[in-house]
Amino acid sequence: MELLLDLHPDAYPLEGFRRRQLLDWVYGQGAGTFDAMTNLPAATRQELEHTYLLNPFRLIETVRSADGSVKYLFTLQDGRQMEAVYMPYLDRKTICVSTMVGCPARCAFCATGAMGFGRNLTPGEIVGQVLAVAGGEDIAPREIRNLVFMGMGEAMLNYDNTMLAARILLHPDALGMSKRRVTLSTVGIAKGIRRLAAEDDLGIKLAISLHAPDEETRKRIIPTGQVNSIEEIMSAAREYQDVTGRRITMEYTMLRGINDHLWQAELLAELLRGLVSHVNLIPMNPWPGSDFESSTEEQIQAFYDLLEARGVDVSVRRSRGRDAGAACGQLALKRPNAHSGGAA
Ligand SMILES: C[S@@+](CC[C@H](N)C(=O)[O-])C[C@H]1O[C@@H](n2cnc3c(N)ncnc32)[C@H](O)[C@@H]1O
Ligand code: SF4
Repeated sequence: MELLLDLHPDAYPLEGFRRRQLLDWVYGQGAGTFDAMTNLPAATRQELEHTYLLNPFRLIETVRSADGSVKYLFTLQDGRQMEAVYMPYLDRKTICVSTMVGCPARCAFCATGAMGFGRNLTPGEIVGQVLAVAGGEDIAPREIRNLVFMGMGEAMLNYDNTMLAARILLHPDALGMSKRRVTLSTVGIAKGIRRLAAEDDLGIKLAISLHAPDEETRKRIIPTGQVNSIEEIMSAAREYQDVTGRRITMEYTMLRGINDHLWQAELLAELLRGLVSHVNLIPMNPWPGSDFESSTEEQIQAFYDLLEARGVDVSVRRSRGRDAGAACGQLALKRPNAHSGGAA
């Protein structure tokens, strides 16, 4: 059965005010069933029920972190599992969504990479994470204003589905998110960066997970052949900036003794010269079985200081949700060491 959420809002099956009513039930109210859509005629509801699937997920578990992050674990229609993370701090209600089950990029420091690749998520399975999390938190889906494609998977390797999902997220009749509050993070797929630059009307923000300024180190931690060389990534990033004029975030996960040497900070500053960027240093989040550990606080500070002294715009990202296995790169953990909030 077709998933209703896979449709672009302009392609919804009803017309005129009935279409808007349906869209409002789905994205405004977060209705879980067609039956709940009481202002639609009963026959219409029945027809929708027979033609479309509304909710692609079964919620298996929510795990709440001491800092307020909540990890949602879902089972999909085909029995596969994936996760989304809700971060409701202050007035910035943010969701981190997955674009794949697992990931083919296999970054050595990422728990999702260690799972291997399951499959791409459909546009509706990506957008549906916002609706499911909003339902779980008892808020309206449109109250979630910030979204990052930073959960499981590499969005640029599931490009078309991710782009349709982004268009649904931004569409005023659907979730109506602001393009400035949606960020796509990529491990470095130059072709995808160029394609995104060409989707000028979309205007979402770009983050690149660089993690190393030298090819040898980067290959060691990101071994897959699907990812481009630093030179190719930087050339695509510069083209992206020329076309869009937008600042790019560079993510740099700090791995002890691997990419945290000061000569690498020096090289990174050089690499970024002329690019309007912001570097986010991310202490590595631990997971069982990982061969890596985070750089020490002192080393992160020294790396930060050097970048700052070279005029690089830099910050250290304090990870949220670590104790729930919900922080960056921890998704895939089935039984993290935190109390479970139970399943719906
Ligand atoms: C999980 S990835 C998903 C998005 C995309 N695939 C990417 O790599 O940018 C989101 C961010 O988490 C970072 N990350 C992965 N594993 C991590 C870990 N164990 N600790 C801290 N950050 C990690 C990635 O490098 C990336 O910047
Ligand atoms: S860091 Fe991103 S690209 Fe690398 S394995 Fe994890 S999800 Fe995939």
